[in-house]
Amino acid sequence: MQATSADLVREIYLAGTGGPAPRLTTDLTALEERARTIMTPTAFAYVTGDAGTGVTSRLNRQAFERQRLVPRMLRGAAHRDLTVSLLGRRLTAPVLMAPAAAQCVLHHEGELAWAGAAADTGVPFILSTAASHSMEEVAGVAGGQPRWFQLYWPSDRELAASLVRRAERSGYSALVLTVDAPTFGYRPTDLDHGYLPFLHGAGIANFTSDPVFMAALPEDPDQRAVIAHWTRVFANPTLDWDDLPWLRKVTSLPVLLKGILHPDDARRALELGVADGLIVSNHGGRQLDGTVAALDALPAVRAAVGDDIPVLLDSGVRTGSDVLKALALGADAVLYGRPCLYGLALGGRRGVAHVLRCLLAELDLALALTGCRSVADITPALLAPPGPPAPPPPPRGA
Ligand SMILES: Cc1cc2nc3c(=O)[nH]c(=O)nc-3n(C[C@H](O)[C@H](O)[C@H](O)COP(=O)(O)O)c2cc1C
Ligand SMILES: O=C(O)C(=O)c1ccccc1
Repeated sequence: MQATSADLVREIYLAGTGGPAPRLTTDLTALEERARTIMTPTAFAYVTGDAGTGVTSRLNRQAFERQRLVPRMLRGAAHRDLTVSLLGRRLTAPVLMAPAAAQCVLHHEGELAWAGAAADTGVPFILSTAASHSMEEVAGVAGGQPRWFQLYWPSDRELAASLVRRAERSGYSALVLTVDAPTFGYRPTDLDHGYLPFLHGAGIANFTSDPVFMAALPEDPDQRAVIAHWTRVFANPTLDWDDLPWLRKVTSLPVLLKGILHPDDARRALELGVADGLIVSNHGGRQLDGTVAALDALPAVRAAVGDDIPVLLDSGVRTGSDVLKALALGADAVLYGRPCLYGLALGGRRGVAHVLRCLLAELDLALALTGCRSVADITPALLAPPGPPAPPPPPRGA
C-alpha cells in the first residue's frame, strides 16, 4: 500500500518524460501555479485565499525555509519505516489530509476523490463539516483506512449532536474540533469576487442530509431557504471552554482541537480534560492576518503538554523535508492541505493520490538522507541551531 520512493521514481521514469500525467508535477511547490491554469478564478481565489495581507501564509513558508537540516551519515538507513501510531491506530506515514470545505468547486468528484485517494495511498483523510458530499456517502468509498471527521460546532446543540453521532456511526474514528474559526477571516480575494461556495449551495451536504437540520425547514424547501437556514446555524461564535465537556458526553470518539497556537490554550485543554490531541495550526493563514507561523508556535505547545499527548501541525507543509522538520520540532504528524486540493483540481482522485505519493516518496528519501530508519529517529538534533533572523518574505507574486 505504501508508495516507497523507489516505486514512485520507477513509475515516473517508466512513464517517460511526460511524467505521471500531463498537468501534474512532482514539484509539490509548483502545484499552485499549475492549478491556476485550469481552475475558475473564483475557485482558485477561494483555495489560495488568505486573510488580509497574506503575511501569515508567507510566514508559514518562511518558518519552514528558515529551519535547516543537518543530515547524519553512514547510519545504514537502507530501509525506512514511515509508519506511526496515532490514537491507537497504525498510520502509513505521519501525514493526514487536512479538512477542506466544499471540494466540489475544485472537481466534480469532490470529497469522493479525496476519500478514494486516501484508500489508494493509505493516507487518512479528515472530512470537513462543510463537505459537498455527505459523510455517509464519503465513508462508502473510503475503504478501511482510518478517517476522521472535522466538526464546525453549529449554533444548535441538537444539530451538533446529530452530526457527531452520524460521524461515529459511519466509521469516523476521531473528531477534529476546529476552534480558530468562530467567524470567517477577512479574505479580500473572496470578498472582491463576492464569492463563497456555500452561498451557491456547495459544501452543505452534511446539513441537507441531516434530519435535525431538515426538520427545522418547511417540507420541500427551496435552495434559498436551505442556504439561509445554513447561514443561521453553521457557525457558533459563542463557543467557549465550558461547552467542551458537553461534547465529551455526546461521543466516545477521541477529540482533537484544531487551531491551537498558544501554550496556555494547550495546557487548558489538558487541564479540563477536553482533548485527546491538539493540532497546531493557523488555518493556512486564512483566519487572522498577522498570526504567528504554526511551525514557530509548535515547540512551545509541545513543551506545554509534554510528550504523551498527540500534537499535530498544519499550515505551510509542502514537502517531505517540511514533514521531517515539523516532526523534529515536536509534531507527531502533519496535516497536508492545499497541495491535495491542487491535486484534486488537476486530476481528481488520481491527482490527489499523485500528490500524496510524491510527499511520501520525498519524506522516505529525506529519512534515508538524514540517516533515519524510522520516524522515531527524527529528533531536534537533525536541525541546525537557529541562525540570524531572515529578511521579511516578499509579498505573493513579487
Ligand atoms: C479551501 C480550504 C478550505 C478549508 N476548509 C476547512 C474546513 O472546512 N475546516 C477546517 O478545519 N479547516 C479548513 N481549512 C484549513 C485546513 O484544514 C488547513 O488548516 C490549512 O489548509 C493548512 O494550510 P496549508 O494548506 O496552506 O498548509 C481549509 C483550507 C482551505 C485551503
Ligand atoms: O474556508 C475555510 O478555510 C473554512 O474553514 C471554512 C469552511 C466552511 C465554512 C467556513 C469556513
